[in-house]
Amino acid sequence: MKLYRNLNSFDSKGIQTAVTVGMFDSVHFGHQKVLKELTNISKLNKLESVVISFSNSTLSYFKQNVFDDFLFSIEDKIQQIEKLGIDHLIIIPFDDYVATIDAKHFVEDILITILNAKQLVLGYDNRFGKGREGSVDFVNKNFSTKIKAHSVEAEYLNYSNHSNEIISSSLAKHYLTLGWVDKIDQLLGRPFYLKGIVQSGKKLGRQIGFPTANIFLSPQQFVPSIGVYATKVFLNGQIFKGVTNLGFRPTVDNSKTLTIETYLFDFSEEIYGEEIEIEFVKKLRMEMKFNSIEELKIQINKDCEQAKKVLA
Ligand SMILES: Cc1cc2nc3c(=O)[nH]c(=O)nc-3n(C[C@H](O)[C@H](O)[C@H](O)COP(=O)(O)O)c2cc1C
Ligand SMILES: Nc1ncnc2c1ncn2[C@@H]1O[C@H](COP(=O)(O)OP(=O)(O)O)[C@@H](O)[C@H]1O
Repeated sequence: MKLYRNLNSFDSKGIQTAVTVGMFDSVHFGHQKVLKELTNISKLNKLESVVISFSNSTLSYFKQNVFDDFLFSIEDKIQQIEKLGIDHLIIIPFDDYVATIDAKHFVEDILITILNAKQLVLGYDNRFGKGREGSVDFVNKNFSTKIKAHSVEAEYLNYSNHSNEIISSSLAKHYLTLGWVDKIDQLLGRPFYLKGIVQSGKKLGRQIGFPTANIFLSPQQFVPSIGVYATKVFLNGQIFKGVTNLGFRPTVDNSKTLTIETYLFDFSEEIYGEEIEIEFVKKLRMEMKFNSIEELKIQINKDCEQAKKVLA
């Protein structure tokens, strides 16, 4: 897959393309359906597949002091889109140009002139151009001799009580807010994870028998609800099992900043400065304020037992 950071670096000489446009944060099953349709249409029509996506959210562009609250990093988006066999990925900022170009010029200047697009694939609710004017109908009505546009139906959640629910990044965020990390796989086909560099803390962990690897994230990073989780940790290509506390540690310091700390089972190495990826498997309980460190230790022991069962 070829990656581009601006539209003008795309060279369509000698190629014709099929294109889709979207934010694609989390590349959930709905996004995957659109991207698979794009590769199918590309193959059938001997075209190269192109995805246009954005490095910041529309919300952060339109609203002041609102930051991106993506579920995953841009690097994650690139990896997931590459896995689906897309030929070209263009990631550009959602800026004044993107926000103000009207649908007609989007088709003429971007799709036809820059990308030499012959087919366009859009998700069921996907629009492009100023005021969201650009749609499948708009393209098929005004540009039928140049581009054929296809709409991809929504992907629904496939389990009993929620069968009418459309899969979306907002639904994934809602699940995480409820601590339902064990249900994320049904939306994305993979678990939720957080990645960071292990940094030193107050060194209290090892004194109480539970050294914890701490990572710090940008305040904009979307995180699951506060509490204790059974987790799997990826470190230098190896997988470890553990328990992660995500919270403010009311028993020891009631800190203002969120801490994400993981005790790894059967592990005793120094890993400050190393990158770890924490996969959230199941929420075990809420974070609580204990009357003493002794009580906290007893509870952490119980958490470990429970996590080992969940992760077995
Ligand atoms: C599995 C686990 C559960 C925890 N649960 C709580 C909790 O419910 N309440 C709390 O105040 N701190 C909780 N902690 C945080 C501990 O207070 C913290 O790990 C300890 O103070 C070590 O801090 P340090 O990494 O700065 O040395 C938990 C830690 C772990 C590993
Ligand atoms: N089983 C383990 N789980 C997590 N970290 C461990 C473990 N064994 C050793 N460590 C190391 O110890 C550090 C945590 O010790 P801790 O006393 O909690 O210090 P800190 O307050 O600096 O996090 C980790 O960052 C890691 O380098």
